[in-house]
Amino acid sequence: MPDALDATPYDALLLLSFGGPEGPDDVVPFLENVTRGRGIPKERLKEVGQHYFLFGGVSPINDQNRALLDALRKDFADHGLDLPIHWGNRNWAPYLTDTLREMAAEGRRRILVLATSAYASYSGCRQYRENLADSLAALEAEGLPLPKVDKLRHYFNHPGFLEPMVDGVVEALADLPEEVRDGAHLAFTTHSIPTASADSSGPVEDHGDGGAYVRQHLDVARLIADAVRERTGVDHPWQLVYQSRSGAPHIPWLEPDICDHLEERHAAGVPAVVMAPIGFVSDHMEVLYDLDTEAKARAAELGLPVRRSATVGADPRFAAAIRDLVLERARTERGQEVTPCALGALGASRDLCPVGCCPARAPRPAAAGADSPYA
Ligand SMILES: CC1=C(CCC(=O)O)c2cc3nc(cc4[nH]c(cc5[nH]c(cc1n2)c(C)c5CCC(=O)O)c(CCC(=O)O)c4C)C(CCC(=O)O)=C3C
Ligand SMILES: [Fe+2]
Repeated sequence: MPDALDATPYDALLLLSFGGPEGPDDVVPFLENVTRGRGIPKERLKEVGQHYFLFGGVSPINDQNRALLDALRKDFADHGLDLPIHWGNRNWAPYLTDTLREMAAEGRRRILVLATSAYASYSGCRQYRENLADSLAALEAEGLPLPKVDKLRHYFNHPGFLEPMVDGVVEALADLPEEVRDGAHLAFTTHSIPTASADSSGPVEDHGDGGAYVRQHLDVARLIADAVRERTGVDHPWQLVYQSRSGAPHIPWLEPDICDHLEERHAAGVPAVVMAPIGFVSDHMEVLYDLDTEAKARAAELGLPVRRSATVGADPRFAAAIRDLVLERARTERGQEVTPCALGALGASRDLCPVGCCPARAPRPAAAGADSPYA
């Protein structure tokens, strides 16, 4: 295939992430950036600030992104894919607007965005697209030529995202004491979001049954559990549970919480639990604090052996999956045939979020979707 490594029409890839503080002085301004206009109770903010201070005010997410950039650049170079990769964040330096400004100044005209969020939801997809629109508006106000920005489809069911997590769960099980290993349950965890946001996640035809957010996670959980059974020969019961709830207590969010789940499993006589954070692409603060610190402390109080399985991070299989997705999208944009790679029952997500996908509470412009004002 002579054109196999042709990224035309794209001239750059943009790694778009959440961002996180890099020291104690960054924590409060970072939290202000994240929660501006989001109605998070003050108490919750103080509490979350403490999670960061416990780790020296440093979020693991930035080093994770640097490692992912290295892995992507190595993979692209090893495979002869000549596509520069830039990095910008929504909530901390390097800020998205600054990165896009640099890219525009360097003459990038067609930018493909890789978001470090694998699933549909307002927080995990549209909010990234809103921030892209905000940054494009800022460039427009500066009189700069606007690049065309597209976003890669959701990769939750790509084998390059799933396989490292299967390895992680198998390794976590192997690390449990032998006498409790075969009886261990799997707790797949993801970020809790308001149930109203979950219900309206994804394209309109995907609404119902918890919307795309829950269904995509359930598909990933089932795929991993099936693969783990094949690898270990043991059928480990599993459940999708939630973590990192914020927001006001009277607003319903997805449940059960991982800590309540551990208590409930323990009371039911389950001898051990592996917590698999499938909702996070790499080790974020939610993984280090909510699972490795808080949930593990709860399990220790209970006397319940638990392990936390690895996130995908900079696994070379994930980097290869991104190359595959970039080439797939480039072919589609050139009008060529593609066979999208996706495991599970849901099939490949769309390239373009349709109008009304993952609606916001208060509608705002969002780029890189069918309702983008920057087509
Ligand atoms: C679905 C989802 C993902 C996964 C998809 C994705 O990865 O994008 C995610 C990721 C992340 N969330 C992060 C941090 C925070 N999220 C907050 C608040 C919120 N998150 C929400 C949802 C999600 N969040 C929601 C519905 C809120 C309530 C406020 C609102 O409606 O907007 C708050 C405010 C304090 C609090 O309330 O907890 C913080 C500090 C970090 C950085 C971590 C690090 O530093 O390593 C990352 C990767
Ligand atoms: Fe969050």
